[in-house]
Amino acid sequence: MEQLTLFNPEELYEFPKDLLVFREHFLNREEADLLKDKLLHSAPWEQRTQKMYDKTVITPRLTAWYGDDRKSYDSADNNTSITNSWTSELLLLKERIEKEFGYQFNGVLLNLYRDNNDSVAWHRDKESRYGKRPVIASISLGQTRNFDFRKKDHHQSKYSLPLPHGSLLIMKGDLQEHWEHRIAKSRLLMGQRINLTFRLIR
Ligand SMILES: O=C(O)CCC(=O)C(=O)O
Ligand SMILES: [Fe+2]
Repeated sequence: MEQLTLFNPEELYEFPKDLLVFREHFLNREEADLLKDKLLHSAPWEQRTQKMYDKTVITPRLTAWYGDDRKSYDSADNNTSITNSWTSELLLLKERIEKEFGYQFNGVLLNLYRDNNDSVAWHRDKESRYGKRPVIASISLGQTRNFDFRKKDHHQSKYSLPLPHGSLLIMKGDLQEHWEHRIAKSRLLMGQRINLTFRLIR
């Protein structure tokens, strides 16, 4: 995890290194370019709404869900996504990650961050349908954005990991139990970024 940049160097020792696996060049440049182009132009992107306290707001990014037939993806706001059938590219990628790391997935959530104003707020991917200690494999394409972590009960423990084009980050163990993550908006102009999170839904 040499790539970690720290907000607070004194707390380096606290970072849960055993909860993350990072491969900066999991996909080579050509594979990453092809996949990004394909998804950008062919995924059925939709903009969803989410509840924020008592308001309904438009999610600041586009999403699409692919998965095994009967595994629909319900987000926290009871807003069910259409389950798209696996494309050959997504199925191959899923099988490649499964084979290399020995995990299993049955769906993938795609997020499209159109520019620096798109984001995902602090959250944990912790729901009963993910089971205990979910393993989530995250592939990033396009614009490098910082993936921020903070400890749920100690927000000053914060770390940030830039996720470049073609990188793979696996979140596992107790990560979703004790740590929140986000992609923050940025003041700097940013290009498009696609993120794929492979998940196992029970
Ligand atoms: O875009 C990312 O890297 C993370 C997305 C995410 O946290 C999620 O979809 O749950
Ligand atoms: Fe997440």
